Amino acid sequence: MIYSIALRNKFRGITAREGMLFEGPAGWAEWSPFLDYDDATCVAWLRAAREAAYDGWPAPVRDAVPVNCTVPAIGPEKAAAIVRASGCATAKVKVAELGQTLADDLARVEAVRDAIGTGRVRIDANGAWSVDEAVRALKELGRFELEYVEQPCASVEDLALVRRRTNVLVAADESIRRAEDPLRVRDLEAADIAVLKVQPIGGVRACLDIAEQIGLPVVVSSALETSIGIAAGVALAAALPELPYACGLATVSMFTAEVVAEPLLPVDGMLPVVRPVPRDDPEVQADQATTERWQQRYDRVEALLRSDR
Ligand SMILES: O=C(O)CCC(=O)c1ccccc1C(=O)O
Ligand SMILES: [Mg+2]
Repeated sequence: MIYSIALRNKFRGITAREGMLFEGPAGWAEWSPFLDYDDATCVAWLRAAREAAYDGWPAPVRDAVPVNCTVPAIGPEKAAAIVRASGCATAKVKVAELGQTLADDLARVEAVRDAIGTGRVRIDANGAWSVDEAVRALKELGRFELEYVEQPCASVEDLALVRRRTNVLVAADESIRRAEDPLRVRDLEAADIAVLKVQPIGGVRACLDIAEQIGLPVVVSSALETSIGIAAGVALAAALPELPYACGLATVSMFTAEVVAEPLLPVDGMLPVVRPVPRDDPEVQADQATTERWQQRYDRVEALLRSDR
């Protein structure tokens, strides 16, 4: 099944999400690489989906995982409302959005800090700052007691530089999931925390391998998936030997429609370890042209995956 669902707020330039859901002997799988990704990039995402459908996941060591609510680069009032509605004790705030200023970030993070009270606030710059901009922004934003900053700069070298010039802990996201060699983060001592995403890294087992080798605490995060894809992230979070931080897996509420009967939404800041199943709902089904486009994309990427092995 190919789905197409609008998002409640624009998120990193995206207003709707599309993807493929399919069932194998081990259960339902989601394959939803972003539309601007080339076929080669989509191979890891397909490995993750095939693991979900054909292999299943390693046994969980916990039956629920703590999650953060995710606050897009919106105004302070809406940001505070998202935090209050979520029931989560940790909030992740997007900062450094194109076209916005540090004053916008300060207002949003301040509103989130007020709304969450004694909870934790982390920020994600998606690599948008230079080293100097990051150091300056963290000096100002640091007054809101940040748990960590995710990907303040684009390159792993710059992450390492920022990490040496700020007291705020640094988490690596794109420097792991888009890197030729994710372990350079470890070798350059570029981060304190590793953000792992199941689809871009190529599956739950691939993430567990990186977690073991990278030697950093792990935050499992979503790639903006339906509950079917989020379940893979929950499976990873549930299988990790240690889980000291809340995970970025509470993103189903950003969608305007659901593909499953019981969506993976947090209750008291926790997601249960479950395997959801899609329900029949023509409302989320993509139109004929979109469906054909995804089927062709799947065939091309599947051929690449086979030639890779
Ligand atoms: O981590 C979260 O709270 C939500 C997931 C998220 O931010 C995200 C979702 C899709 C693509 C990129 C990112 C990101 O972490 O940068
Ligand atoms: Mg990120």
